[in-house]
Amino acid sequence: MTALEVRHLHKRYGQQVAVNDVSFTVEEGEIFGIIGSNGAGKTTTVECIAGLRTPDSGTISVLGLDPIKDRAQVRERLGVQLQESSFPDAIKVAEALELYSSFYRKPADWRELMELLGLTEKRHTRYKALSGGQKQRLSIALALVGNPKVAILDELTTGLDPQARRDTWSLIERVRDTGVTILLVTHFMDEAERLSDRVAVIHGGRVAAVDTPAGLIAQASTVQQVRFRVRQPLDKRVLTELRDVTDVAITDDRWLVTGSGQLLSSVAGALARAQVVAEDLRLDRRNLDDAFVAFTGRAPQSPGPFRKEG
Ligand SMILES: Nc1ncnc2c1ncn2[C@@H]1O[C@H](COP(=O)(O)OP(=O)(O)OP(=O)(O)O)[C@@H](O)[C@H]1O
Repeated sequence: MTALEVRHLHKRYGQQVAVNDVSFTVEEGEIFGIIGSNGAGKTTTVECIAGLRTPDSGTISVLGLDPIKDRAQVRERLGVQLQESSFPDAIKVAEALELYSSFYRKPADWRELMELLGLTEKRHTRYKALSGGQKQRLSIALALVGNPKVAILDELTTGLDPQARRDTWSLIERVRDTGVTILLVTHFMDEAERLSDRVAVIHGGRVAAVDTPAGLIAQASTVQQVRFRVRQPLDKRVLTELRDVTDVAITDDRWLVTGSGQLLSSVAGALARAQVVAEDLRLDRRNLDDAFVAFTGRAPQSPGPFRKEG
């Protein structure tokens, strides 16, 4: 069943077009990633889905409901963790969870959530005294406390150290396993590749591509590269004459062969026929970064400086 449906969404701020004809659907139980550079229109899109902004045109359905017209029903079914959640500094972890759970008719057990998110030890700690990772986990807990069917998580792991990021990813997978559909907004390619069943690449307010991470990588990687080292003489023509090979570059004993099709097996076969022993023979693995560059013409942002988990 379809959990989210966005059709021909348009949104501008004055003269600034933020979202320009965005359409996609998310099936129930999916983790659906939205990736894009700063200013691509990701947050505006999810804010429209959450009913926090009114689209200029287009339609949005959240479990068959309209986020603006059916605001109250959508609120009961949709959990939102938006960028830079801010809470009163003095509120304690348990107080925040109890307070937020009181906003819903059928909330989750907030104590269980606190345990699931690893916050039980910090239940009496004030918000301002939490580490970056703990604040992030609290904001995820608050997005889930209404027992939502669909959760929107925006910039889930920004500012977390590598271990805290991995812990958060496992947590999100556990949440999905409980049946929650997740819309994950990120500009980190490793996060999208690791977590998402499907990903939409948003660029300049438009959807540049939607597919599984592997599908996006395959769409973008018609060009392949094989690397190896050889210590014995090797005539370059052994490789340049192969049908799948378009270029061969040699630096000292390091060879880089560019081509397409069955490049790795073609190169390995040619080397075997020439009775040359290649070391470290490998096909460069393409990843979502490469696909992102291919679809947007821009390099993805790095995770950036992180805060140490306390
Ligand atoms: N409240 C606003 N007023 C005016 N322009 C805005 C507003 N919010 C966003 N924009 C502009 O709309 C465009 C899309 O912004 P949006 O925040 O949706 O992008 P994003 O993909 O979420 O970016 P980021 O990764 O930086 O959060 C940008 O050009 C941005 O400057």
